[in-house]
Amino acid sequence: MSNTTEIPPLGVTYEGKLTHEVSGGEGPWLPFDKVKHYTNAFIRQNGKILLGYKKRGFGLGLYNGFGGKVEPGETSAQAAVRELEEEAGITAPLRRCGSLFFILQGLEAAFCIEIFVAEEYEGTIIETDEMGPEWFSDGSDPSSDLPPIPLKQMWADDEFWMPMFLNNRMFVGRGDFSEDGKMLKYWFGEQIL
Ligand SMILES: Nc1[nH]c(=O)nc2c1ncn2[C@H]1C[C@H](O)[C@@H](COP(=O)(O)OP(=O)(O)OP(=O)(O)O)O1
Repeated sequence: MSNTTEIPPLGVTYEGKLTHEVSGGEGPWLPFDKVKHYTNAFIRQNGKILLGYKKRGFGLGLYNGFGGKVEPGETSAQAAVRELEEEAGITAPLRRCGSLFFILQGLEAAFCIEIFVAEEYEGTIIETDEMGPEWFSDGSDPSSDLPPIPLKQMWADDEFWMPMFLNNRMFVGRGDFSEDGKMLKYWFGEQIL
C-alpha cells in the first residue's frame, strides 16, 4: 500500500470525528465536475445478508445491494426504500449506515452513494429485470450453509468498507476507478458520531 493519508479526500462527507482505516493506490485523486446521488441498501438478518446479482446496466455481473438514482424531490432515504421495492419487491425500515463517493474515469459525474441497512423486511423477495436476489452468510454464524459474501464478484471497494459495515460501524470513503473498472486510489474510514 502506498500514498496512505489520514486526510479524507474531497467528496468524503462526514459529521463528527473520522478515523482513517485503509487507503492506497497511486497518483492524484481524479477531478470531477458534477455529483449524482445514489442509494444502496442491504438486508441483514440472522447471520445472512441479501445481495443482488446485477443483470443489466452499471455493474453488470456484480453482486451488490439494491439501489439506484435519487430522483428530484426525493430524499436519499425515500429513494432507498423505493429502489429496494423496485429491485427486490420488498419494503424495509432502512437506516443510513454509510456514505461512499466514487469516480469513474471518463464519466463527468461522480457517484455519491448513501448506504442503508435493515434487519427486517416486509413482502416476498422477488427476482426483477435488474437484480437476482441471493442470500449469503455474513460470517457471524460459523455453522451457516450459505456461501460467503462474494467479494471477488463485487465492486473492488467493497472489501475495504464491508468489514466496517459488518461491524455495524458508520463508514465513509472514496474510490477512484479507471474506465475498465480497476480501482486506482481509495480511502475509507469510520465515522464516530
Ligand atoms: N464502486 C461502487 N461500489 C459499490 O459497492 N456500489 C456501487 C459502486 N458504484 C455504484 N454502485 C452502486 C450504487 C447503486 O446501488 C448502483 C447503481 O445503480 P443503478 O445501476 O441502478 O443506477 P441507474 O443509473 O440504473 O439508476 P436507476 O435507473 O435509478 O436504478 O451501483
